[in-house]
Amino acid sequence: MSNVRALIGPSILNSDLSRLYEESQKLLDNGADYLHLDVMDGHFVPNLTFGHPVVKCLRSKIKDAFFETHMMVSKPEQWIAPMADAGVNQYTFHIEPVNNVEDICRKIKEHGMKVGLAIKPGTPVAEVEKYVNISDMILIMTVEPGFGGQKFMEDQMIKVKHLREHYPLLNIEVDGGVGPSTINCCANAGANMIVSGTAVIGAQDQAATIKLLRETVQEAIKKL
Ligand SMILES: O=C(CO)[C@@H](O)[C@H](O)COP(=O)(O)O
Ligand SMILES: [Fe+2]
Repeated sequence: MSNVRALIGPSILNSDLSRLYEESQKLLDNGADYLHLDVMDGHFVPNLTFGHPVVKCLRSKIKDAFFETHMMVSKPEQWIAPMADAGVNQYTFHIEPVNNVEDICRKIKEHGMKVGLAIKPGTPVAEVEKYVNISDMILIMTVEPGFGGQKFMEDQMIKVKHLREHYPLLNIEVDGGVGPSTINCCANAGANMIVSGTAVIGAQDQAATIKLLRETVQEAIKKL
């Protein structure tokens, strides 16, 4: 795992979205490696958040940070061009509603973005494993997508372990219920990209929490 880096990407979902820029900048100032932006369409998941117009406004104020959009949408192909235009760096989409994953991966790359592939807790890891070679990152959801603040599903770690065992250099992200009390589990299983919403946003000391998450993953990477 020598080239796998511990990266912390806070989710701003449960922050005060009327202050999206200030909250995002604060996270970056406190050590976030990237921002995880949760896009929901009210169809793939029973919730709505924001889309490319909001991401574009955020990008106009934050020039440098790496933006990942977590696309919890039924038609990921529909938002590739607008998200690229909005300045997104990585387009992570769920494979469940998609017929031709390869086609969407190709279009994302053609638009100059990295590709992330996400699976829900009920989706077997084999379903996404077949696309490892055409993606930049695999996201193993550790809650049912749709809402922040849910309980971490430890039983999903078997998928992370499987991927880490077979793909030592793969970027593996976990998302949902991850914070200081669950990071050990994720790190020991082999996750290196950590999304954390409520635990970071609500922390008394954001910088210390982000640091703790990163150091826990760094330690695990050394052991693995
Ligand atoms: O994608 C999602 C939820 O669907 C996540 O990004 C969560 O929003 C992370 O928040 P916490 O579970 O850490 O509160
Ligand atoms: Fe997410």
